[in-house]
This record gives sequence, structure tokens and C-alpha cells, in this order.
Amino acid sequence: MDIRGLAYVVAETTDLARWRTYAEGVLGMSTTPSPDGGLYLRMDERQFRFAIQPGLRDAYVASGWEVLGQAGFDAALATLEGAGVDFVLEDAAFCARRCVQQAASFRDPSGNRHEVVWGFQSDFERFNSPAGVSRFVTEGIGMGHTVLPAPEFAKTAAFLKDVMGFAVSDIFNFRPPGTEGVVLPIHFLHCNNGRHHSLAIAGFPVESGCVHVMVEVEDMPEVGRAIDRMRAHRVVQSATLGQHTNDRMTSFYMRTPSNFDIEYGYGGAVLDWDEHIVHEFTRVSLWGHDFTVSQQQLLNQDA
Ligand SMILES: Cc1ccc(O)c(O)c1CC[C@@H]1C(=O)CC[C@]2(C)C(=O)CC[C@@H]12
Ligand SMILES: [Fe+2]
Repeated sequence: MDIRGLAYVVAETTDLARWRTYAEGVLGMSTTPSPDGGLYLRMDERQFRFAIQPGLRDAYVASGWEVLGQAGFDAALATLEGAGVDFVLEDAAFCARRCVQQAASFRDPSGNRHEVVWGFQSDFERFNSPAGVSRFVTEGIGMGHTVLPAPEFAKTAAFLKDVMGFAVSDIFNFRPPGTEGVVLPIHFLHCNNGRHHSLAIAGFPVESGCVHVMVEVEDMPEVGRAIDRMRAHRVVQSATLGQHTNDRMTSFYMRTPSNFDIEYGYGGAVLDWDEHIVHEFTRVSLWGHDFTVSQQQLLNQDA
């Protein structure tokens, strides 16, 4: 598959009003009602980049991957068929909800739902952030990245590579603090664009179906203002500000109403894959990114 980027993500919630306040007031994304009674969150000229649907759970639902056009889509279908993947060619009503011409959906060996789409529909109305965010960085490199649980790690990694066409950018072996001998692999994967990773898989289960979704803004002041809004709205912070070693992103992490995290950052690397050398890194961040803050916040609440 010739995937050109993460087109959108889909989440579900028991509390749409909460998502709306969070999207507009904290993320700085504009919202419109979606046809299924949910919410579209807008980050750029596209109709939506997050689709939030009403549901019985607060969880992640799907990742939308885009190919260039009909030819790319037909090739993707042929690949799915050739690999014996149990996929659904979605109907017109579904495609209308996703604002695309055609969509095919399937699950990877860890149960993560993927949607391959082509031909987004847009009114090309100018993005106008309710929180004054200048812009999100999406042009030519997709809306960001998503990190998905992959308890069936080896099978999932093989599926993403052999069927979906992702390639490894680099590798991290996570040794959770307070454990001994536990090694959880995280693979950072790119598709056919310059973003360091559009997808990462982590070798452990996650209740909400997603570890985090990363969105990128233009500069450090935009990240700082998002931290201020997170505090003003008393949103739980999952990691402090820091800068990653691998993609050089400066970011912080916070909770969403669908129980996964948003990584909000700027300055992510855009790479030339003909020059990049795949490697394993043993340090998450050049500085910062304290992932123990959320536990500290919970302890403070108890005290
Ligand atoms: C290591 C790393 C590089 C680039 C990224 O965009 C990125 O999100 C990460 C962090 C991955 C990972 C996580 O998201 C959940 C909490 C994890 C498992 C940690 O506690 C360390 C690495 C973290
Ligand atoms: Fe990330």
C-alpha cells in the first residue's frame, strides 16, 4: 500500500459535550456537528481530522490512512485480497460520514481498526481556531501520528510492514520503571511521507485502544499556550514538556475524554528516507518528558 499519511482518527465518547469543550478550549480545534450525531474536529482546511462519535465507551475507534487516489486504492484492495485479509469495502453512507470517495476497513493482528481511504471531500473553509492557534502542521505529512497497542507484537509489526507498507524509522525497548527484566518493544513506523513516524506500535495492551495521538503546531509559543489551556481546564497532564531524541519533537502529553493521550508538540523532524539509517535509541528524550506527573497529580488530589 502506498499510504501517504494519517488522514484522520476516530474516537467514541459517553460525553460529547466534554469532548467539545476539550477540543475547542484546550486543543484549539474548531468543531461542527457530524452526521452521526457526533462531532468533527477541524485542524486545517479538511472537513475533520478527529471524528468523535457517541458511544457506550470512552475509547479510540480507528485510524484513517490515505492513498493518492483511485489507483492507489485499487492497489491497496488487491494487496488486502492477496494477503487474505478479512476487509470490508464500506458503503456510501459510511463514506459520506468519513467525507471520502471510498473506504476499506480491517483489523491488524492486535485488533486495531484501520481504514484506508481516498478522495477526501472539503469545503476548503479557512481553519479558524477558537483558541487562537495559528495553524496545525499537516500539509503533505498527514495530521500527526498515532501510537497503538500491539500485544501481538511480531504479527502486528509484520502486518503493518508487509500488508500496509509501513517501514521502521527506529526502535525503542521500553523497560518500565520499577520492573526488572521487562522489555516492551516500541517500533516507530513511517509511511510514504517525510514525517518521522505516522504510526508507532507498543508491545502492551491499552484499555482505550490507543496510547496517544500526536498533533503538531507551528512553534514553541503555541505549545506553551496549550499548556496554559490544559491547566486552566484542569486537564490531567500525562508527561511534562520535553524533547524526543528520535524525531526531535518538543511536546507535552495530556489526557483526552476518550482515555488516550494527546501529544501536543512542535518542531518534528521531516526526513529523507533514502538517507535515514534505522537504529535503536535507548533514551526517550533529550530533556524533560517526565511520565510520572499524572501519578503525582493523582497523589496530590488524595492528599
Ligand atoms: C519515545 C518516543 C519517541 C517519539 C514519540 O513521539 C513518542 O511519543 C515517544 C514516547 C513513547 C511512549 C509513550 O507514548 C507512552 C509512555 C512511554 C511508554 C514511556 O513511559 C516512555 C516512552 C513512552
Ligand atoms: Fe508520540
